[in-house]
Amino acid sequence: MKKVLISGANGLLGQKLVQKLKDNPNYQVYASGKGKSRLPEDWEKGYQWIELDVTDAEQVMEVFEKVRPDFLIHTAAMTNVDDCETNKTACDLCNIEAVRYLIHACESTGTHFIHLSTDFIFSGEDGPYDEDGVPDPVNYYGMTKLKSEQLLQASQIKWAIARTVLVYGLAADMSRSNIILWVKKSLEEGKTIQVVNDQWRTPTLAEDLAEGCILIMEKGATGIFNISGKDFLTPYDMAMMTAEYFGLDKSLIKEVDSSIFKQPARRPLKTGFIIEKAQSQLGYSPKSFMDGIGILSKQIKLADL
Ligand SMILES: NC(=O)C1=CN([C@@H]2O[C@H](COP(=O)(O)OP(=O)(O)OC[C@H]3O[C@@H](n4cnc5c(N)ncnc54)[C@H](OP(=O)(O)O)[C@@H]3O)[C@@H](O)[C@H]2O)C=CC1
Ligand SMILES: Cc1cn([C@H]2C[C@H](O)[C@@H](COP(=O)(O)OP(=O)(O)O[C@H]3O[C@@H](C)C(=O)[C@@H](O)[C@H]3O)O2)c(=O)[nH]c1=O
Repeated sequence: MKKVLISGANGLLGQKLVQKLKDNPNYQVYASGKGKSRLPEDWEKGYQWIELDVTDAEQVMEVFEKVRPDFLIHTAAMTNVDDCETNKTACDLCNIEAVRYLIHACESTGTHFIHLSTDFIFSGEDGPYDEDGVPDPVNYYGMTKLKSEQLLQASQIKWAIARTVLVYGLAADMSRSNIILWVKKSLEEGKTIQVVNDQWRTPTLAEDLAEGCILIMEKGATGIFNISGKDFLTPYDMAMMTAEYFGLDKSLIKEVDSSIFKQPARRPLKTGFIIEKAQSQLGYSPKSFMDGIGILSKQIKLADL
């Protein structure tokens, strides 16, 4: 049995990883997060919970010495892009320094580090991007994720980077929402929403992303992999498709361009990923966006939301 340590296991991706791995006889799962577990109680037999604040260098080392994981899947991060812009010190600590501590720990335990990164390392001027695109972030969050990638690339440990895009899904007690949940809730409440038509993304179902990370782990793969959805869409397209699927009022969706938003952090316009490398080397096979909405819809019904 291989030991896998998951950081940020209360987050959307973290929860999907625990869900997929908890009954896999090949892996012993150590789910970690800041504070207590918010994972569903009936999963408890399939993993061990460990409190781990990745910004605490000492705690990182203690946990690695205790667990001695074969793999780390590092999902924890400061993921609110506007908060990163306005609180750069906290963002540096969580998105860069923590990666430094984890690399150091992986060096001492021989752990394969699987890191999560983002389309926001790119300028958005020339997407969609393959793994060889030249990074040039337009906001602080993207800059910190790029620096974290560079730390890994300069290290001597075994590493892989899974880059992803606009993740959507449903998990317990979520700390951030996502486009489908936001559109569905707003339209159900009869609220008008302004949705941009000049950003392009390849939105990613959280289960697909988890599967991509697991494929990297199973194959012991190293290097950079684009792990995103396959449909190249604007948020306006995504909102309209969501309304269509759930039979909601599309007239509440107002098509706008990004210039009307006054957000602290600039967003790159055209990102999105070419995923051929992951498809051919890992056997990665993501769902279409429409199928992703269908999967989410079933989960929403089951959760009685
Ligand atoms: N969501 C997206 O659209 C995208 C995400 N990514 C990347 O994918 C990864 C996973 O994202 P996702 O699951 O969606 O994000 P979430 O925000 O859902 O999860 C991130 C988790 O990290 C935890 N965390 C934050 N700080 C610490 C800390 N100091 N120690 C331990 N845990 C901490 C959070 O804890 P708490 O729940 O308590 O706040 C949260 O559970 C991230 O690295 C992100 O940068 C990349 C592209 C797109
Ligand atoms: C809130 C809002 C968003 N949008 C659009 C813009 C944007 O592309 C999309 C999602 O907006 P958000 O502000 O929630 O998400 P945002 O912070 O842009 O999402 C990012 O998160 C980080 C963690 C990543 O790594 C990226 O891949 C990326 O997807 O929805 C609107 O059109 N209108 C709105 O009122």
